[in-house]
Amino acid sequence: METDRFGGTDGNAEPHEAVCLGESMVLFVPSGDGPAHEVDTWHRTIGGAESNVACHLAEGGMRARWVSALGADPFGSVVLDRLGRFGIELEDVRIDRRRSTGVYFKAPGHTGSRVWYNRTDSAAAAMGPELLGALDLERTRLLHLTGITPALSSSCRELVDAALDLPRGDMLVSLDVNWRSLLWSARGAEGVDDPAELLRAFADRADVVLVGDDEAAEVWGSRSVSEIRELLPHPRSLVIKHGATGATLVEDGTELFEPALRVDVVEPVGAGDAFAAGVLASTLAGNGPRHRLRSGHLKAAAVLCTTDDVGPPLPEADVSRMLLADEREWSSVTIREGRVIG
Ligand SMILES: Nc1ncnc2c1ncn2[C@@H]1O[C@H](COP(=O)(O)OP(=O)(O)O)[C@@H](O)[C@H]1O
Ligand SMILES: O=C(O)C(=O)C[C@H](O)[C@H](O)COP(=O)(O)O
Repeated sequence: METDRFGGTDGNAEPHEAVCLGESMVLFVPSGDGPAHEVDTWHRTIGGAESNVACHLAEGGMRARWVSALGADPFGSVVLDRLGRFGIELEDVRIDRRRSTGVYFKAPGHTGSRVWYNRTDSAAAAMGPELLGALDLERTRLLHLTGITPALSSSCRELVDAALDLPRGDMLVSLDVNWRSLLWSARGAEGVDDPAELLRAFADRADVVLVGDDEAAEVWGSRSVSEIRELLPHPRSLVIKHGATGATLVEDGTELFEPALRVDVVEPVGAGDAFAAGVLASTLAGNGPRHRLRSGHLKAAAVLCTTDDVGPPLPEADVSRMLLADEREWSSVTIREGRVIG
């Protein structure tokens, strides 16, 4: 197994503890076809970028903790129940009796989905730096944040700022840029003059940054790897996603591009979180750049086959085979209905 300067351990060591911090919501997906306003039956599941990452990490055998806030309402119970079934540690979730659990809806599309939120003034929007008080940093190897949290409220911006100031020790802080224009134009972001610069400055303080070249172009007007590197000079690792094409890992002044898998896409939302979880788990396990990117692509491919934000992973034997596959085999298979074909 390749090892790297993150000082990871081999697969037999104690699982690492990851802390994922951010809002999770109840998610409704139409059960039938047709425009969302005409659908009477909805499938209820949950979603939220950071808890999606926690689900994937826990499913892969890591100890994962989710830190957030929920309303004292049935939807809060749904979120707790679902995350609990993944084995995620939930002791640091605050139950807020004055506020509600956020809700989001998505109307699936193969190339893109429409999403709507009902989360203004949610329990999670009231989170602040006080949530960090309970964290046991000694046990934490990874703190995962996203650019969604600072869009929720001024107290959430303080929370992310404080999280990026925590003493790191051996802990890595990762940040997925996750630009959400809907949120940055909503009430929670009032008072922020330049969301793009705020997000850039937050990202630049993380150790590992994940960003799509499409979102970098939208937020910062920079799409190429070299432009993004210039914008974010400080993180140890930059993971730049090129959608269906592949992803580039920039680290130690070197770049590695790894193509994505060919996938029969059902619905794309959640693929970015799955990709992040694959990359981060592989990073903590001490693997080299190709393994990390492939782990991300494999996790993302499985989620692309479902309408849920988190779906079942690809069969373990297929994942092990594809991690070691040569370039020809890697580019010849298709991922369809959660299986590796070819
Ligand atoms: N059409 C696709 N075909 C194959 N893989 C894809 C496709 N779209 C996305 N992916 C995979 O999902 C990952 C995340 O994609 P991205 O578009 O950045 O997601 P998000 O916008 O949800 O953050 C990519 O790095 C890649 O591994
Ligand atoms: O938008 C939000 O605030 C959410 O957290 C809902 C979703 O669960 C994630 O957005 C999915 O993120 P991707 O994996 O990047 O598609």
